[in-house]
Amino acid sequence: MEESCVLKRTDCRAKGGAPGFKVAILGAAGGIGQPLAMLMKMNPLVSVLHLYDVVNAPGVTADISHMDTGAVVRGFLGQPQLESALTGMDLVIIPAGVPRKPGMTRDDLFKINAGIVRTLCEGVAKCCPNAIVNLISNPVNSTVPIAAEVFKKAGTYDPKRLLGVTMLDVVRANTFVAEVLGLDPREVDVPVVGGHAGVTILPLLSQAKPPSSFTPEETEYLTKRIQDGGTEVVQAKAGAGSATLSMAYAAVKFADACLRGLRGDAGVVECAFIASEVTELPFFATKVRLGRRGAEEVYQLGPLNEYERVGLQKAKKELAESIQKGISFIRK
Ligand SMILES: NC(=O)c1ccc[n+]([C@@H]2O[C@H](COP(=O)([O-])OP(=O)(O)OC[C@H]3O[C@@H](n4cnc5c(N)ncnc54)[C@H](O)[C@@H]3O)[C@@H](O)[C@H]2O)c1
Ligand SMILES: O=C(O)C[C@H](O)C(=O)O
Repeated sequence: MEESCVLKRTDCRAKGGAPGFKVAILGAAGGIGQPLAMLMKMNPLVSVLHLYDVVNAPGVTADISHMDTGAVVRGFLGQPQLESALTGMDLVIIPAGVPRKPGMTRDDLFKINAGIVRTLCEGVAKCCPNAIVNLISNPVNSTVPIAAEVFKKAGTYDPKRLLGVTMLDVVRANTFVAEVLGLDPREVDVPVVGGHAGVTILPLLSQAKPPSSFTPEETEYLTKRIQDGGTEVVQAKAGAGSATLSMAYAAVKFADACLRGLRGDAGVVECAFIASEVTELPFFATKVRLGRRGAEEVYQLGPLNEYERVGLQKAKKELAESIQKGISFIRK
C-alpha cells in the first residue's frame, strides 16, 4: 500500500516537513477507528496520518484520503506493515481490540485485548519510542499497565508519554450534569478520576465547573449514570458493539489536547489514566497538564466530599486488582 514518492507529490510534501504532527491510529478500520480517522484528518495540527489495521485498512485509507484537508493519509495492513506504520510518529492512538457485548464486563475483554496491546506496544517501543501513546483499548485499567511493562522491558518507558484515554467519562459527565443543571454542556467541566470501569470511574461533582450543588438524589443518579454510561450504550446497541461515535469524538478531543501540548501551548489540562503518585496505586486517572514531553504535571485530587471519599475507597480496591492483572500478564 505504500507507494513510491516519485509520482505522488503529496508524499513528498509530507516528507518535506509540512508543519504539523505525525499521527498513527492502530485499529483504524474499527467502529472507533473509522470516525476517529475522519476527525483526525480534519485536525489542522496533523500533517501525516497513518491508518493501521489487520483488516480493511486500504478501503478506509482510500476513503479518508479524498477529504480535502491538509493531512497526508497512508494505509498499512497487517503485522508485516506495523513497523512502517509506526516509524517517525509523534502520537500513536490505539483503539484496536474487541468491544463488549451485553452482559460482559470490560475485564472480559482482557483475554483477547491484552495480547493485541502487547504486540502493538512492542512495535511502538521499536519504531517510535518517543511517541505519545493514547491507549483506548479495554480494559484500560489493565491495558495501560501492560503497555508500561512492555516499554519497561524494551528500555523505552517514559511514564509521561503513556496515557490511558478516560476522556469519554468526562464527556459523559459534562453532558449528564449539564442536563440536570439546564446548562449548555460546553459550559460544564467535571473532573472524573480513578479508572475506566464501573466503580473505578469516579466523577468529582463537588469540583464541577461552574460550581454547583446537587441533592443526594442527583449525586447518586449522576454518579451511577456516568459510571454506567458505557453499559448504557452496549445495551442500546444490543450486540452490535459499544460506544464508537462518542468515543471517536472524545479520543479526538484528547488527542488534540496532546498535540497542543506537544506544540508548546500553555495550560492544556485534561483527565487521563497515567502512572501516578496521587494515591498508593501505581496508576490512577486525574487531571494532568499536557506539554512538549507528554503529561508534564499530574494534579492532586483536591478536596473530596464524604460521598466521593467513600467512592474513592471502592474505586481503589477494584483498580488495584485490574492493575496487578495487567502487570502480571507481562511479568509472568
Ligand atoms: N477507553 C474508552 O473510553 C473506550 C470507549 C469505547 C470503546 N473502547 C474500547 O476500544 C476497543 C475498540 O472498540 P471498537 O468499537 O472500535 O471495536 P471494533 O471491533 O469495531 O474495532 C476494533 C478494530 O481493531 C482491529 N484490530 C484487532 N486486532 C488488531 C491488531 N492486532 N492490530 C490492529 N488492529 C486490530 C479490528 O480489525 C477492528 O477493526 C474495544 O476494546 C473497546 O472496548 C474504549
Ligand atoms: O463500555 C464499554 O465497553 C466501552 C467503553 O469503555 C465505554 O465506556 O463506552
